Amino acid sequence: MSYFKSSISLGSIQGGGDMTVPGNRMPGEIHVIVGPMFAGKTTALLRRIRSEGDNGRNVAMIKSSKDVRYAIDSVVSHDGAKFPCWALPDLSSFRDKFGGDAYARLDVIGIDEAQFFEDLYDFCCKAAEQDGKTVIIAGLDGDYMRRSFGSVLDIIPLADSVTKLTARCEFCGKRAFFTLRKTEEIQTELIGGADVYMPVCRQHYVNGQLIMQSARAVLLNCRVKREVKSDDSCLEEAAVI
Ligand SMILES: Nc1ncnc2c1ncn2[C@@H]1O[C@H](COP(=O)(O)OP(=O)(O)O)[C@@H](O)[C@H]1O
Ligand SMILES: Cc1cn([C@H]2C[C@H](O)[C@@H](COP(=O)(O)O)O2)c(=O)[nH]c1=O
Repeated sequence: MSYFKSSISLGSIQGGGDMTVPGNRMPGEIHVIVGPMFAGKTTALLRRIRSEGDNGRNVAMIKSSKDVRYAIDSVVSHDGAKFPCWALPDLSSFRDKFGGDAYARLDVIGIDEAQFFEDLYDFCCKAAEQDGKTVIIAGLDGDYMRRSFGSVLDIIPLADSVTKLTARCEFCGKRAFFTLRKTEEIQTELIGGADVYMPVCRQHYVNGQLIMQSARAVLLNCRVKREVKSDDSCLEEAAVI
């Protein structure tokens, strides 16, 4: 049998050593808020960020620059509640844009639409564990097909707390866990609100998906037929010339 010889003394792990993060800050925290669209994720994030600010902590809010539905430089809930934010294509650019000194003084970072940030995991690790920040993240856990969306689920193992919110099913009023897409588009990322999506319970997700998938198949078939037809007419035209 072999033993792994560690050079780290147990004292430093059990509390005898300096347990602060580099730069002598206490380690931060990571809190995650997930759920379908219209569940109140942004509302909950705004409430938590405002309350941190009211308690005298320095706060900053970030959202994805992909989603500028209601405003360019504010996080806005579906009810219209607002908070100024940095709209960024990625999280790694935040520190430079915010400024090194201002970043050092920052206590709490809110991130909305977290599903759109590819570098979510690395940013949260560094912000909480090296820089001592409290990071509060709101995002979709699943897309309209109920597939894991972006890196939101990857940060669950890093989190201090995870809150899964629910909306109300638009068909029956029961708790809604899922987001149904009402249009024919099939790409994962499609910015939109109530014009494109609705919150639904399990039963109405299953029924709704069946209907939407048949509708998408019919539309695709029509499009293919139309394209073949226009190709034919092009060929006919070419033959005439
Ligand atoms: N089907 C719906 N269409 C439009 N607005 C809705 C719908 N269901 C709920 N809402 C409103 O949206 C609010 C939640 O907004 P928000 O916090 O932005 O949610 P999320 O960030 O989870 O999408 C609810 O309090 C409610 O007033
Ligand atoms: C389900 C689903 C959603 N999106 C987009 C639509 C919205 O722009 C955001 C979610 O906003 P909310 O604050 O949670 O209401 O994400 C998408 O691109 N793809 C999807 O499958």
